[in-house]
Amino acid sequence: MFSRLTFPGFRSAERFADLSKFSTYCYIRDQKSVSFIRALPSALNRSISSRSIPLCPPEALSSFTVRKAGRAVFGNRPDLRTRSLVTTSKMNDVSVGFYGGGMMAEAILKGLLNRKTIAPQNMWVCELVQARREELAKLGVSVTADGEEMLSNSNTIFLAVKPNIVPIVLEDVTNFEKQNRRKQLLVVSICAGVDLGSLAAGNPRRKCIRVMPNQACLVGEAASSFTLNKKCTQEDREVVETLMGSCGLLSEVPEKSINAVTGLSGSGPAYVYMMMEAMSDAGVREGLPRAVARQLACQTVLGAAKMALEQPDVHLGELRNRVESPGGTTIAASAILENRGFRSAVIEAIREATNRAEEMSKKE
Ligand SMILES: NC(=O)C1=CN([C@@H]2O[C@H](COP(=O)(O)OP(=O)(O)OC[C@H]3O[C@@H](n4cnc5c(N)ncnc54)[C@H](O)[C@@H]3O)[C@@H](O)[C@H]2O)C=CC1
Ligand SMILES: O=C(O)[C@@H]1CCC=N1
Repeated sequence: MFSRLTFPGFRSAERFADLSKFSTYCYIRDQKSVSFIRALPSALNRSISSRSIPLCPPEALSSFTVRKAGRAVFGNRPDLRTRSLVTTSKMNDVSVGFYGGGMMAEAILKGLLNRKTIAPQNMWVCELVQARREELAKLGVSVTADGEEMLSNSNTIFLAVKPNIVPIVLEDVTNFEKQNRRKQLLVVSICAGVDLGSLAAGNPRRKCIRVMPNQACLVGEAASSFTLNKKCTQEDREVVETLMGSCGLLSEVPEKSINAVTGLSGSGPAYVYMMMEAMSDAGVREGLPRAVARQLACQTVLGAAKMALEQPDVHLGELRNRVESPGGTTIAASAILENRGFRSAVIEAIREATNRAEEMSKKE
């Protein structure tokens, strides 16, 4: 039992215990490392049993603090999920602005609104296309075609334009910073292949964060990673953790890994849709009604993903083997997939997407 564990931000350990009833996991970290605790009934007794802390040496515990998180998870157990404990009071001071009101901006906005992480009156979108502005205004957020208006009303600026537009909007940001020297913006880019160095163009003191989310922000099930530049503070990290944690799972990675994240999970929904489309077509070919085939394909992916996430210690190959009965139907199908190079096609596809993100970083 480790009663010295501290709970900043919670009025008392009991309060934490109360909140933890709603949570499967929360995470703890100190300055050097990140780990998890499982919010099990042991936490309800003001103390936490060592068995519920698989990744953390007991002697390090007294310096750990329980942190408040949205749905964020960190460290080497990105498979573990948290549900909302509390939002930080810091978030009351955060006003979010978006350059670009396209698909990804909408997905993130809806993720934030669904979780009530930021009130709609504290969100602004700068979008050039009027029809998109009208669509987003229905969410209750403020819309404008004027970058300066959005910048004046926000302190955390998401770049959600296509990568080739980034230099254009950064010029606006630089001009705004020159005219408003006392206001320091936090710039959060979700743009593929735009590195931290480019994000600081025009102002080497700019605080920049690179996030690679995916479209599942829309349903709070994104798989995202982020990296910070050296100007960012711990508070900035907490802001991005809270914002993007509201949209799904989140992990911090070094910048050199962001292009791989782009290739794997940023683009990933497209590969999975392709798989589901093929499964659905196959069902139709075998005589199933299309609606039934579609639902079976989608739910199969959802169920398999859920089982894999809930059993992080079981190798994915082992999970597959459990479906493959000896001499049965599945192994007959798996043999065809192996023969046609299914796995190597996926591996090469993700390499190609990663290379493309790297190319975009260098040339565009
Ligand atoms: N689509 C996806 O699944 C993912 C996209 N991303 C990144 O997100 C970024 C945005 O992608 P999408 O939302 O898919 O693109 P999108 O084309 O749907 O949205 C971009 C929006 O920016 C607007 N825009 C263009 N110039 C502008 C300007 N100067 N000021 C304000 N608005 C302007 C456009 O009118 C458009 O509505 C890209 O950089 C992409 O790399 C990242 C992860 C996943
Ligand atoms: O295809 C793209 O470039 C963007 C980035 C990740 C997903 N879509």
